[in-house]
Amino acid sequence: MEKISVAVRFRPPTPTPTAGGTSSTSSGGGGDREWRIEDARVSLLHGGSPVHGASFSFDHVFDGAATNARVYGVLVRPVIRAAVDGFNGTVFAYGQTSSGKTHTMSGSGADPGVIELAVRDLFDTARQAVDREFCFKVSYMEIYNEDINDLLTLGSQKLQILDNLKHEACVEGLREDVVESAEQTLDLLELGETNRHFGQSNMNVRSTRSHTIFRMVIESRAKNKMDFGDAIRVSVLNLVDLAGSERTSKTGAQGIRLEEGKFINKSLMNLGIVINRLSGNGKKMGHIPYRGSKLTRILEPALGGNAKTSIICTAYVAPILHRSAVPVSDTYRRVAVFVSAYPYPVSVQHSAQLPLKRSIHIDETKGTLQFANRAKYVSNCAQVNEIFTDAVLIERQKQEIKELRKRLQGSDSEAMEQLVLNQCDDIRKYKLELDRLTMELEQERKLREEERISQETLEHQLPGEKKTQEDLNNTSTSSDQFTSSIEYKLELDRLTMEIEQERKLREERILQETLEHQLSGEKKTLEDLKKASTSSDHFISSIEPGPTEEQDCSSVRQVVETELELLREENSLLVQELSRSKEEAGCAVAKMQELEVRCQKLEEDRIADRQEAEEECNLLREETSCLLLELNRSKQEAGRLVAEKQAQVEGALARCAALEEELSASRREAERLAAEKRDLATEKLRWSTEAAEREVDAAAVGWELSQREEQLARLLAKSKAIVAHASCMAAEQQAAVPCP
Ligand SMILES: Nc1ncnc2c1ncn2[C@@H]1O[C@H](COP(=O)(O)OP(=O)(O)OP(=O)(O)O)[C@@H](O)[C@H]1O
Repeated sequence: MEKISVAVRFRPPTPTPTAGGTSSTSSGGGGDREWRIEDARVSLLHGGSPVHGASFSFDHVFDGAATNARVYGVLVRPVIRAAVDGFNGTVFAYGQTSSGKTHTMSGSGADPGVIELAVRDLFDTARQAVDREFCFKVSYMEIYNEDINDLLTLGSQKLQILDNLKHEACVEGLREDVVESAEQTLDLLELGETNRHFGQSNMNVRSTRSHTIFRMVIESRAKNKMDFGDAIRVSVLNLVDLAGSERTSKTGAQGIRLEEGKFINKSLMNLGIVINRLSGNGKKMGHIPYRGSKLTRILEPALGGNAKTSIICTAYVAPILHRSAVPVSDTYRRVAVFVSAYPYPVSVQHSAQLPLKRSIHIDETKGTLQFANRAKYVSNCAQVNEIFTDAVLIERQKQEIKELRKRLQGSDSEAMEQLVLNQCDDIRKYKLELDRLTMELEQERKLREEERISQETLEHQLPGEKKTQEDLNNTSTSSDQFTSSIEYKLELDRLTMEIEQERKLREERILQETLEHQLSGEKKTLEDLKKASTSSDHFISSIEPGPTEEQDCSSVRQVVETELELLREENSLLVQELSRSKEEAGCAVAKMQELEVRCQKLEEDRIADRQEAEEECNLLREETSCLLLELNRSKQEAGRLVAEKQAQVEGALARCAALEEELSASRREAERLAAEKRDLATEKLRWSTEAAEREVDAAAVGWELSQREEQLARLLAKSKAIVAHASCMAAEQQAAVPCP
């Protein structure tokens, strides 16, 4: 999800004509409300202090000095680059009438607009993507009085919106031209411009009366199909110039302009509602009225859908240029709305025709800023649009299933299982160790018990020995003494044997205790025991028959006492050892329990993970089956469409054949008529030749006639002259005859 990028652009002040006919920049004096721009924040001040609820921050704020190229670079370029990568993109300009939307989108010769810059950038970027091949299509439409007109085809009006298979709005019958260069695209743009609806209002001499959408469809595929499968990326780029919101009181619209204004305001209001709902506005989204107007229906993907969108909100304020009394801070520039002293912005050449009204644009600017402020909270979810062939789809699904299998049985769970197995091994080892220690303890306990018993036996024997010694001291050398001395020796031999046994037992125990983890205390015990054994050896060697029996007795007593002492020490050491072993055993048990708990937890985690993965797998399986169903449905739909198209084609072919027949009949008729015509022409020619000949004849006859007439006239004149001459002669003759 990513937010829509929103920027506000303030247009510069318009030069207004002075009384002398020259132009000057008007001051914004007279009002006490003004806008302050501080970095990317715009705030309304009243009497110098900020107005509550009228402070807004945006991604970018452009002042009057910003060029279209700058606006393009900051706000539009990322959308264009993304469109080349397969993301849908939409850029639109929104704002009150005459605030500079068309200037931003279409620009001028000196400052090309966003559309031209985008077209050039699009082709440049595509050229740089050497590993892909591109196809660009262009269409250009306008929404005028809620009717959709194709700006590239004259007379193609009132087009209908239809839902395609993906339930996206598409305009039926809209001309879409494939273009190969920026120049070709811009030529089409220019063609469309000439068909746009413009009108004059008090606010703008060339006010756009419709919303226009310049659309480019960008299709691309990898040149090397092995790289990305044969998926085709198709993205749609909409560059939209909206008509401006307007107040009749300000625009002075009447008649047709008034009607247009109503449609414009209605569709902009619906756009505002859609943006408001999408922005959350502190409430749950609810129904989004995309179908409330054709504009929102066409722009649906750009508003909370699958597209990257940038909105340029144009506003109408003028910096205070002539108010020297107002200090201009270093950190911010102050701008004022067109206040009462500022006339409507009319271009100089048209100013004479338009009335110079006064107005305040605070409310309109505030409305635009509020719209922009809401729009910045709208989130879109743009993704690369790829079209896959069936083979690619199946391949991708196979890979997905493989990945899922991997996730189920693959490295992660293997590692986890290994860990669990290791820990189980550890536990088993600890258990064995514990058993061994318990056995050792048991043996130790038994040994102690035996030692205790032998000690007790020795202690019992000691008073008897003492008594014997006393008796030996008190009695003189006699045969009885000799006998008892032999008995004593025998007793000593028995004791020596016992001690020897004891030593061997201890040695065995020491051998058992030489485990790797035995502590230094145990070693010490071992040494002590070794010492004891050495003493026993001494003892054994010392109880060899000596020079005198008395000496023997005392030495035996000493040795026994030392031995007893050693045994006592050893006993206490062994008791200590026992308690330490118990402690160790306790620790081992605690550790084992802890490990068991960990192991159990890991096992639970593993089971949960497995369940989760299985659930995910099931979901994906369901999704896959849904997709397959969808695919089947699409195939059926495609089949139906193909059949329909085939039927249409057949119908068209039949019509074509009929038409061809008609055409050949017409041709024959035409030929017959032509032959007739030719005959008639020949006849006519013949007649005309005859007529000409007759005319020539007639002319000759006429000429002859006139010749004859002339001749006749001459003869007549001659005869008249003769008659006259004759009558003269007769008169003369009469006169010559004398009167009677
Ligand atoms: N940033 C700017 N720099 C220079 N001139 C500008 C700028 N913005 C607007 N103008 C000028 O202001 C006038 C009105 O601008 P424009 O026609 O673009 O407004 P509009 O918002 O499209 O209005 P309408 O909604 O009525 O069509 C134009 O003459 C335009 O050249």
